[in-house]
Amino acid sequence: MSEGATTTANGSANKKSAPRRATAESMAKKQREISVSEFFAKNRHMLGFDNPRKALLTTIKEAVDNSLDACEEAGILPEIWVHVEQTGESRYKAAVQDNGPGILKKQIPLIFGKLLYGSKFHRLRMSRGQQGIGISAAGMYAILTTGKPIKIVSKTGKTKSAHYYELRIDTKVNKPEILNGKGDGEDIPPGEKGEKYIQENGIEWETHLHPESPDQTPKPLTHGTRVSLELEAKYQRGKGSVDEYLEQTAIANPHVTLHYTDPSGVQRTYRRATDILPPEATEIKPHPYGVELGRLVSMCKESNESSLSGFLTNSFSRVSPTIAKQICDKAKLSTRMRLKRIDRDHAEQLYSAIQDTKISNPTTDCIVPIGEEQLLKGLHSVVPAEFYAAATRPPAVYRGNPFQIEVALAYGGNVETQKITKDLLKELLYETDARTVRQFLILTFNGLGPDAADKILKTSKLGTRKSPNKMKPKEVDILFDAMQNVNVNEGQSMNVYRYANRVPLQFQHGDCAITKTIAGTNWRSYGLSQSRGNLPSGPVTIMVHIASVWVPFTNQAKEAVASYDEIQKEMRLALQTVGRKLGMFLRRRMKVKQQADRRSIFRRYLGEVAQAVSDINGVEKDDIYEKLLQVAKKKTAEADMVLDESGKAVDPAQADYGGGVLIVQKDEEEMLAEMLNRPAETASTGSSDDAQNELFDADEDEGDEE
Ligand SMILES: Nc1ncnc2c1ncn2[C@@H]1O[C@H](COP(=O)(O)OP(=O)(O)OP(=O)(O)O)[C@@H](O)[C@H]1O
Repeated sequence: MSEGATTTANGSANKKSAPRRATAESMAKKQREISVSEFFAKNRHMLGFDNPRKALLTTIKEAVDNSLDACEEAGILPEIWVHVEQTGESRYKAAVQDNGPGILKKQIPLIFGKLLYGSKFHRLRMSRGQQGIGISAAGMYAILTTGKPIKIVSKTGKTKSAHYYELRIDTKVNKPEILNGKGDGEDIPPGEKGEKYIQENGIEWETHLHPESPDQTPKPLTHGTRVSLELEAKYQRGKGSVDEYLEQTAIANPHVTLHYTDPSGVQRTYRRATDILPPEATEIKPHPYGVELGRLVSMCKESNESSLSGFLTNSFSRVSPTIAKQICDKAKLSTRMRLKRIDRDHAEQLYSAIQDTKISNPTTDCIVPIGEEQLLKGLHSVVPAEFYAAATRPPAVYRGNPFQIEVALAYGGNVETQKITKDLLKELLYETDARTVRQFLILTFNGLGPDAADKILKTSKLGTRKSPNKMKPKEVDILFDAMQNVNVNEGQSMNVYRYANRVPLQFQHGDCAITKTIAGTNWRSYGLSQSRGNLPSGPVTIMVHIASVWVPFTNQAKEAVASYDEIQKEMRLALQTVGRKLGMFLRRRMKVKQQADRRSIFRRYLGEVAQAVSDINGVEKDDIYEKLLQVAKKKTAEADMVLDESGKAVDPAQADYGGGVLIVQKDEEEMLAEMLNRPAETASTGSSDDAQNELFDADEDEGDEE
């Protein structure tokens, strides 16, 4: 028994009160304010810096998102340069430059050297950034891991000086520390003098815009911002990589020209597919239904309005003087009550009165969707496939916030494993962290599920435990051959691209409302095979976009969308719309295949039948053959069905998809050969028998909400 304990009659131990180790006074000495940057430096995973690979991606993402937001807000067609360069074994330099409006000199240190400083948090306007934390958090991570400052160059006009800053964030006080120009940054004069200064001081700055046509001389860049950071990082291609993020950004932002230089020095340019900027997103006031009690109290305190009625009508959307009166009546407060006198109890009365008053939904013209046409263009430019469908839902509202859902789908085409070269495969095997080849295949190639990986491994006979980094050249050859030749359509799981306000989301897919809604949709009625609650299988890529003035992310790293019922319902309806179109396409293809089968059987025997008939009645064999052929063609007319560019059957007798569809016509022979050689093609239209039966028997709209 330990010292200081006594035993009672019933044997239970009774501890003597232990000497107090700390007192309120001694604890008070340790209690102090925690700076927001200290907090996030310790909890960097909350901001997307949980490992070196993700840190590189998050840094680039924050900078590119800011560039796109700034350009669009200023009405400038964005051109962006991204440069990733290895500077040490686990160190990389990441630089992002844009042709945006630039940033005022006095604002630069605050934007890049102070957490929670930005222009977007306090307004309800659709933008990529929301919280005012992104780029300064990247700067803080850079300084914590390499000690190197964040470097910024920004220029606001042709005749204006550019400003060059080297900054670090002082985490103790969450304030910027300027390291160059004796604590005041450096000014770079416009014109030749400035160019010379940039060269002499080794400052990195793209000087010209990309020429729009090959013969045009490039225009000088007169405004923009470049941010450059050196951080502990890991560069790796495949799922969740910088490369993937940039490619997906190009899909959802067809108005952007993006130049990307990767660490091996390879340069890629995604040229803009349209010169039209998305319409300007308008700012709205909060809707009363979306404001919680605490927020209502602080809004009352912050408002400059004198009367309660003035506060309600001017601070919220959709509150007219009549609605304000109704709210006040229900709250038993006077419309003329001075706002300063509103206390917590009054606020509570107001809050419940708001919930009891019928207020129309907020205006939804503040949402700028990508649009079906651009979605189809974007997806087509990056995902080669045979069939594309897109659907943009009308705007809806969650918690008083307007939002809009869009979905695009691509079906068919080669799978990723068949698109890569042997050299790239070697590089990917060398770069990967995966412990086994099986893991490597699943982690690296989008949409390649465990079944497909097993199929490849079975064919290659490489064994499931092989380490990817230790493969011999001969084994790489075998793996490459298997990847090219194995039909993985069946084992492929749907490839999902998630977007929020045009930004690709690459992590936490399991927690995201988008993934959950796709998995909860019945894809079997649209011809895909799917086990309950999982993503469907097949060569399908799906893209889901939520546009909103405030996207409800599950965390500050903005990686997954929270599951609000209203949002999931809209997603389901959009998925069902493209699903129905896919079902129609697959059914038509199936018909074409069946008719092509029948025709080939007819053809096989027509010659012999024509000969036999000619022998009996003496009519010319060729004439009989031609006639029989015409009859066969008539009976199997579906096999000749041709679809126009928008996917409509050229034959008006065929049903219409109803728009939002793009079909890439395959060479007829190629299509027939593929269909005849690959009976498993029905697998891509639903590999299991169940799915197949459902496709043809069930009412396709069964279970649809609309
Ligand atoms: N390239 C740029 N050009 C012009 N302004 C910029 C640029 N980068 C950042 N800004 C300004 O700096 C502010 C802060 O950027 P930051 O990335 O820290 O947060 P945010 O984009 O507002 O929100 P989030 O934390 O969600 O990314 C932005 O709100 C914007 O006003």
